[in-house]
This record gives sequence, C-alpha cells and structure tokens, in this order.
Amino acid sequence: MEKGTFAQAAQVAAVICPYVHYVHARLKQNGASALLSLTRSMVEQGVPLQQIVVNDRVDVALLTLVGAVQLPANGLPVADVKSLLPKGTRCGVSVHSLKEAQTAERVGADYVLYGHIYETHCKPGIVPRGLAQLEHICRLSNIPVIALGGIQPHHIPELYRAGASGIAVMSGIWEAESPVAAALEYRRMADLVVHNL
Ligand SMILES: Cc1nc(C(=O)O)sc1CCOP(=O)(O)O
Repeated sequence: MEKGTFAQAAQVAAVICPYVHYVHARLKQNGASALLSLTRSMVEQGVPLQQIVVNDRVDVALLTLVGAVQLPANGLPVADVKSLLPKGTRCGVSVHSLKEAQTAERVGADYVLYGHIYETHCKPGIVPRGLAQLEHICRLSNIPVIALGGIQPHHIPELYRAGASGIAVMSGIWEAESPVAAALEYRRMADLVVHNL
C-alpha cells in the first residue's frame, strides 16, 4: 500500500467500523513504520482503539495501545505477548490445522482465526480447508473460532452452523465497489443468523 493511501484506507475503516466488531490493520508488504502510520491514521479517523486489531507486529500494538493483536501460528509466544501488552489486550492466533488451533488454545490465545475456508484469490494455489474441517475444529475448541477466506454473505449461515463464532473478511469488503454497502450486507446476514430473524 502506498503511503498516501493509508488515510483513504483509514477513512474506509472509520466508515465501516460501526457495522463490524473489529478492523484489522494489516500490511503484508510494508514495514513496521507503515503499519504504525496506518494504525495511527485509523485512530485519527475515529476508529475506536478497542476495535483495532494489529496484525503480527506486537511493537506496533504496544505503541498504539489497540484492543487486539493477531499473531501467526509460528509467531511470538502468546504468554510473552500478553505480559508485554496492557491487561485486557486480546491476543488472536491465525491457524490452519486442528493441531495449531489446540496449541493456540493451550498457550492462552483468546480466539483463533481459521482458514481459508473457501477459494480466495488471496491464497492462490492452496486448496481451501472447507466446512467439514471448520466444523471439526470448532467442535474440539473451547475458544472462539473465527472463519476466514473467500467468505461471501451467503456463506454466513453455514459457517455459523459449523460452529464458527464469527467471520473475518478481506476482499469481500475492501475490493467491493462500496465497502460500506458490502459491510452492511455481511452484517445483515450475520444478524439474521445470530438473532434467528
Ligand atoms: C489473509 C488471509 N489469511 C488466510 C489464512 O488462511 O490464513 S485466508 C486470508 C484471505 C482472506 O481474505 P478474503 O476474505 O479476501 O478471502
């Protein structure tokens, strides 16, 4: 992401944050200072700190005091991260197997992100893990399992039926013509399922 686009992305995050629980600050191709700029931009634009999840960089989470940090399965130990961040900072781990999910739970992760469930251009050449695996992991987990990867609004009922506690979406919102309209549609479908409407 170019530096000039951080403000734009942060603006979008601010507009959609009333309709979602969390917004991830994630920049795979840029360094820590870019991620810091993006996160600070999100705060300046009005995204509540408690709704921001910083991806991977514990140092950036510490500098910004966001509500959560998302670690890779092979990242820093959760207990060490928690001892560094203010009490109450949520610590999620991204997992791709039952083994990783169980390890994350054992070491104190607050939740796991599990994917990718469906085909997604964000994970080219890797076979999606599918609903049956998601269901298996949800059944054997005692912490929330958040499903991600290729999720469209119409998938939400089957994901919750499989036991997911929530969903995470990247391209379905960020690449939509209207990210806010897309976020609203995901929200509407999730509310239908969660509140049995
Ligand atoms: C960033 C990411 N991580 C995944 C994983 O399986 O770890 S799947 C994924 C992409 C999710 O994005 P979309 O909603 O665009 O398919």
